[in-house]
Amino acid sequence: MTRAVTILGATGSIGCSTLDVIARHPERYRVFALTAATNAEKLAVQVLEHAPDYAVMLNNSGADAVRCRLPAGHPTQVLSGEEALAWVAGHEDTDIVMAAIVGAAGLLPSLAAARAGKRVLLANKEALVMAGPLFMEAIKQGGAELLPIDSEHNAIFQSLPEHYGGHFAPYGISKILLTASGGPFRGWQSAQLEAVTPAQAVAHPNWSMGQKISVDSATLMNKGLELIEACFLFNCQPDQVQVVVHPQSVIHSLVQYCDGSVMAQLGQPDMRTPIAYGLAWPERITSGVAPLDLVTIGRFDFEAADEETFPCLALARRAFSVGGTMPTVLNAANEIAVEAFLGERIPFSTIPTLVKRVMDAHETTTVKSLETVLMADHWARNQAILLLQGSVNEVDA
Ligand SMILES: NC(=O)C1=CN([C@@H]2O[C@H](COP(=O)(O)OP(=O)(O)OC[C@H]3O[C@@H](n4cnc5c(N)ncnc54)[C@H](OP(=O)(O)O)[C@@H]3O)[C@@H](O)[C@H]2O)C=CC1
Ligand SMILES: CC(=O)[C@@H](O)[C@H](O)COP(=O)(O)O
Ligand SMILES: [Mn+2]
Repeated sequence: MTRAVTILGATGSIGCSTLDVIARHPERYRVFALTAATNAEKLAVQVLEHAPDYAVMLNNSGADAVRCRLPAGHPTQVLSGEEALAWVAGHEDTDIVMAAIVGAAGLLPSLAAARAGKRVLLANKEALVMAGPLFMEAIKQGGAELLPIDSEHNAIFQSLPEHYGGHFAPYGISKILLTASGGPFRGWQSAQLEAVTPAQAVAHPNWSMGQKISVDSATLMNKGLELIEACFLFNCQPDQVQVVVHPQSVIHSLVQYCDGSVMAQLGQPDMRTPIAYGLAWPERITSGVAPLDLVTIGRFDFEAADEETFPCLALARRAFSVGGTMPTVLNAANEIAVEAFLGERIPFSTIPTLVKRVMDAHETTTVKSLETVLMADHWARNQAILLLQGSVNEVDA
């Protein structure tokens, strides 16, 4: 049976990789909907190639820009707006939703897919970080299937027992080993980070990814977000997750058991592997990724993360431990900080400082509803912007 796939964030790095895998298996998958924010040109090319039922842009002018690139009578309906994003994600004619919008903007459509009981392929880690308990509850209540796409979490999923029920002890699990590349500035000292440029920060040593996640990898905030993501996905605590720097990015993460066994998933640093896994699970399909040649790779290295030089990892651990609205605040402040760094308005080293200042100012509340999360997100963004409107020195004080 052909399964209908919606790709939220189709024009991004994960979106394009997903379309690449789908195109290899026309007998299994067809594209139901493709969405984007601003890149009408790319979305139109994708629409012409994959002929989805729907294409959705964030606003009207974007939708018009897509429409005028399509020939008269083209069957794809072009919609716009946040409601339309959520509508296609929860549509009865879609079976699988790839959640690959970057940042908090992905929360509402991802939640719509969860509530509607879809197979949710979750790349958009920020949605889980900002609203973990709500998101996991929506998956449960909606009867959805949640498949982690983030490479580490996909590796952990593959290395856990088949019927893992959310508790370590019954399965003899001791801990999760979450691997990190260390990013482009691995081994650098704080003073060297002062003058780094956005171009240097987005040049990830192993992965080709969007700008925001690339900066997160450089600050180690990506590993902090992933630590929180692991705690929500696998129902564990931060002290059960050890971050291990592995510069080759070939071992995508591991699970350690009480008998001394360690299970791992290895592969080329290419997101088409976890994407193919999520699409086909529990079956396996080809992904276009070349086989691993261990002799060519030659060696695997490991080291501890430098949490002093890269304080974002500790900030994320603190946010999860405080709980409530604090992970929402961590995520929102980080999004503002990364945007400011990419726009060359703050130096790289101000990213963790700004996130910490916003967290320090936050009075945590229990997350009772989506509204609580959205209010905390809004508060943190405003707070970060206010701090940025003062001088950078004030942020750094
Ligand atoms: N890239 C990777 O290898 C990995 C990514 N992830 C996660 O997957 C997600 C996507 O990452 P990546 O593909 O790299 O990001 P990209 O920046 O490459 O793509 C982001 C996508 O989201 C769309 N988008 C941006 N803002 C909005 C918005 N406000 N509303 C609706 N759509 C929006 C963009 O549209 P447009 O192009 O029109 O701007 C684009 O399609 C992130 O959460 C990231 O952390 C996780 C693991 C690996
Ligand atoms: C591909 C992927 O999953 C990214 O999250 C990647 O892991 C980033 O690498 P580091 O954050 O380990 O540098
Ligand atoms: Mn990852």
